[in-house]
Amino acid sequence: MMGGTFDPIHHGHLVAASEVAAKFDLDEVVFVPTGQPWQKSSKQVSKPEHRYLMTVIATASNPRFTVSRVDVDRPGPTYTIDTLRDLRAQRPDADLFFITGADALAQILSWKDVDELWSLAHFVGVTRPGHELDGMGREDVSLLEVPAMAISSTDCRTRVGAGNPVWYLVPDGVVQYIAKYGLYAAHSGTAQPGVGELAPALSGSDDQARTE
Ligand SMILES: Nc1ncnc2c1ncn2[C@@H]1O[C@H](COP(=O)(O)OP(=O)(O)OP(=O)(O)O)[C@@H](O)[C@H]1O
Ligand SMILES: O=C(O)c1ccc[n+]([C@@H]2O[C@H](COP(=O)([O-])O)[C@@H](O)[C@H]2O)c1
Repeated sequence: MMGGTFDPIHHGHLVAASEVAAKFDLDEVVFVPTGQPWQKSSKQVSKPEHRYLMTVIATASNPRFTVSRVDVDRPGPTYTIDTLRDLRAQRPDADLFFITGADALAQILSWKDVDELWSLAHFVGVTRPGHELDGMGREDVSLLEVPAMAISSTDCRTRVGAGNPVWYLVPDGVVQYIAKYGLYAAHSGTAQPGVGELAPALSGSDDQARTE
C-alpha cells in the first residue's frame, strides 16, 4: 500500500508505486489517501473527497492499482497504525508492504505507535530528489532507487495558483479535475464547489478544509 495526502496525486507517486510493485512482484498496490493528515495540520489541505477522487482518476487505468477509503472514512487524525490494522482486517492472508518516499520515512519515528508499526507491514523506502534515503539499519525496511521525479504536490499547487501548467506532472484527468473544481486557484478558500456541487448552482462551498 502507499499512503499519502495526494493533494494532488502526481507522477512521482505513481512511478514509486509502479517500481516497488515490479521489484517485489506485488499483486496489488492500494493507494490510501489520508483523512486528516495531522502532521500537515498547519497547511491548507483539500477536502478528502477531492483527494480521493483524484487518486481514483490517476490510478484507474492500471489493473493492479486500487484506492482504499479506510483513512478518508475514519474520523479523526489519520494514523498509519490504524490504516495497517484496517487493511489487514480486510485482507487477512496478504503480505502487506508499506511504500514510502525518503522524506516520509525520515519522519516515521514521530508517527503514532511506531514500535508496533514494524510488525504490521514490511516497509519499502524509495529515493526522492532532495532527500536522503535512510533505512535506519532495520532489516524490515527495504530501500529502492526509483527514477528521480522532482515533483511535489506543493509545487503542483503553487504552479496552479500562479497560473502555470501542471500538464505531464500529474495525469491528464487530474489536470482536468483540478480545473473543473477550481482547486489550488489563487482565490482558493472561497467560491469553489465541492464534489457534486458544480451543477446546477455554483454554490460557493469552501473547498479547502483545514485538517484540525
Ligand atoms: N517525487 C516523489 N518521488 C518519490 N516519492 C514521493 C514523491 N513525491 C511523494 N512521494 C512519497 O509519496 C508519499 C505521499 O506523499 P504526499 O502525498 O505527501 O506528496 P508530496 O509531494 O510530498 O506532498 P507535499 O508537497 O504536499 O508535502 C510519501 O511517502 C512521499 O515520500
Ligand atoms: O501514523 C502517523 O502518525 C503518521 C504521521 C504522518 C504521516 N503518516 C502517513 O504517512 C503517509 C504519507 O503522509 P504525508 O503526510 O506525507 O502525505 C500517509 O499514509 C500518512 O498517513 C502517518
